[in-house]
Amino acid sequence: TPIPELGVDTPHTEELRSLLERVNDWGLDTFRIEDLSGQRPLTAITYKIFQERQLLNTYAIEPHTLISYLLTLEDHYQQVPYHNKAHGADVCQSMHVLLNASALDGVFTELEVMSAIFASAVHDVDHPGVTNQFLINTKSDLAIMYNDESVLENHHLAVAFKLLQANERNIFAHLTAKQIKTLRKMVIDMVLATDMSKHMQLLADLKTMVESKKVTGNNIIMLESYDDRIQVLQNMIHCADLSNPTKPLDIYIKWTDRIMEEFWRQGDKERDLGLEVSPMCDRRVASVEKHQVGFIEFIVHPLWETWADLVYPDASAILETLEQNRDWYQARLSSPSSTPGT
Ligand SMILES: O[C@@H](CN1CCOCC1)Cn1nccc1-c1ccc(OC(F)F)c(OC2CCCC2)c1
Ligand SMILES: [Zn+2]
Repeated sequence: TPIPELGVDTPHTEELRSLLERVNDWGLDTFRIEDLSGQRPLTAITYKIFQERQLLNTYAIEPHTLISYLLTLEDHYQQVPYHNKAHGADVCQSMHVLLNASALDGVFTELEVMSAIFASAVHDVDHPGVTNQFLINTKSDLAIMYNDESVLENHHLAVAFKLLQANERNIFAHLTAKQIKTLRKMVIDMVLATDMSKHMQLLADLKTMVESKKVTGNNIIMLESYDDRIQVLQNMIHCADLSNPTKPLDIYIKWTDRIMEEFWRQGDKERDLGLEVSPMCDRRVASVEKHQVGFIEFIVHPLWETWADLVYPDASAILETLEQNRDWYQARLSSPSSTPGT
């Protein structure tokens, strides 16, 4: 069967093609791509990025094989409000843009780039829409399987690599054993770094790297060791994962609506189970704006401010949008219009 031009079957080929032309831009509307691609945002975006970066040619990847892997991967993202295939597509596209920072020009090898794109596409596959803590508290099979340590992140990796075992989906069939070994280690290191419990350590190490930043003549970052290289890629996927507040406001608000619904459904489950309802998960105590301001102040802005230092001046416009979005939520906090009944 012939492969459709954009990898997905859709009557909106023209419009989808022109939207995908903007795959290198920050703020690409993943929701619009979801609608135009026949609910296949992850396949459409990842296929476009692999083509854009010539990865099919470089690694002799059969288009059929890539599409088959991506469609199956996408089908293994659960239909939960936030951690679904649209989030996977969004983080993959955000990672693709971050990799293009001019301060990182020529820094990463083709294999490292493919590892980063693959890691971001798979990073939340089969996410059940509840937190690690919930899985641990409810003594879930996953928590038992992974001994309470990065439970979700270990599961996402296991599912992603399991799907590669079918010949018709093995996109890495023509890589050498050494290349596969390197790719597998880097993908594992990147996806494990998306565990929020690693955030403080990751940020502390990034700050240390920024303080001792070494650049070439034309301001390109020099990364000698594997540890330095993977540390930058780990922070990059972490930034991509926490990029919602840095996007155009209308897109950011849609992600907020989705994460809150997912958190509130977890709270509903906790209430039904007689467990204590987790912070921010009680739909009856909604303070969405307050929590977003806190999320930006304590987690998102410190991370993005440090990233913007590392790749200065490449992420300056992104940091600007983040600060504008924070001010917008802050303003809604103080003004009476945000309090019910006014
Ligand atoms: O849960 C977050 C980390 N926690 C750590 C403990 O303190 C509270 C925040 C990060 N995380 N992890 C997975 C998804 C998300 C996550 C992603 C987009 C979020 O908001 C918006 F951008 F869409 C988001 O917002 C929550 C609800 C209000 C504040 C945080 C969360
Ligand atoms: Zn994620």
